[in-house]
Amino acid sequence: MAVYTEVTDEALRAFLADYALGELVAFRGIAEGVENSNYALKTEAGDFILTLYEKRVDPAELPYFLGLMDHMAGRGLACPTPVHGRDGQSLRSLAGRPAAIVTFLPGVWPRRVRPEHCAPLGRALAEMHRAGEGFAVTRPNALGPSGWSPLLDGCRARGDEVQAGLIAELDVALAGILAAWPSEGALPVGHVHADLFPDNVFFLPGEDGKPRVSGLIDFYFACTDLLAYDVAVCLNAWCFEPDYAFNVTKARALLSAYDGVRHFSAAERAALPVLCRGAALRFLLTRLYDWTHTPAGALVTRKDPLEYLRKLRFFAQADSAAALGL
Ligand SMILES: Nc1ncnc2c1ncn2[C@@H]1O[C@H](COP(=O)(O)OP(=O)(O)O)[C@@H](O)[C@H]1O
Ligand SMILES: N[C@@H](CCOP(=O)(O)O)C(=O)O
Repeated sequence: MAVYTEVTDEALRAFLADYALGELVAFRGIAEGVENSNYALKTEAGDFILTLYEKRVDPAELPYFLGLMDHMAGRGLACPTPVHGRDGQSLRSLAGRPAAIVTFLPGVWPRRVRPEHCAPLGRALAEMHRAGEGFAVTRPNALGPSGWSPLLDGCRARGDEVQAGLIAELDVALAGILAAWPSEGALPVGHVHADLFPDNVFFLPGEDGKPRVSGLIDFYFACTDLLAYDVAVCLNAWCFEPDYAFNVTKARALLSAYDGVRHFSAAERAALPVLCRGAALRFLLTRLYDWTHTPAGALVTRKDPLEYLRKLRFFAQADSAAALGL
């Protein structure tokens, strides 16, 4: 469910008067997503998405997210483009929440990832990294290495209810990852998506019938971090089978397509295994935190933290770029 804040017709019409989008044609809530309230909006000017930013998004960070999408879309990336009102502003307020309208992207996210999705994904990720070049605003990654110890501490009291011995295992894993994490300046940094899971990548069939990326969405974890960390997130999210077996064919397709647009440096290749462990731990920790802090009966689908324990264990023993398909 992802309509936390209801919008009345009256409030919407008043809000739309600040844009040059013509008359309202249709409006409905979107059930997918977890963070914000999203509405599909149709006006005489076309299709759009209206987002009302909810509690977990810091309003002070919205200019970074909207500015980054503006910058990337301006450089040709298929990502949502913020719509600017008559006064030039894209960030406004509706029903007591910060709100923005962005362009609607066609396409469907893959419910079941096939190897044919992975090369277009790798290319799109590298193109996104290129499209971020020159955007001068920065945002540190709040869910990067410095955020992992406090997150783990927040799970300490109830984490072992999910699996016996889990917290002790994560303490050891975290210490190992932090000790091996690339030092500052060792790897190229840029604007990363940081949550490029299958539900954030839309595909349409190309002329040859094969899937091609039609759009990337949900830039609300984007930040300034190691570019190769984004690749590690994708290896975690796209290259495991439902039985948690790592699919090296998918990984090879993703990595080689990425490298075709933006070359991996030797240091990035060497660091890829620890970046994968870090990315697995990051999603494990946020899921574990939500699992142990979401009140029973809350209208939110909690995601399984142990999926990422299996992935973390895989990456802990696959300790070379070659074992990951690079
Ligand atoms: N620009 C867009 N174009 C088309 N659909 C979109 C767009 N942005 C969001 N959506 C739809 O809204 C859903 C939830 O969006 P998302 O940004 O993932 O929400 P949340 O941040 O709350 O998880 C997506 O799965 C998609 O169906
Ligand atoms: N991808 C994360 C959860 C973030 O949810 P999203 O709906 O905003 O993409 C996970 O799988 O844990």
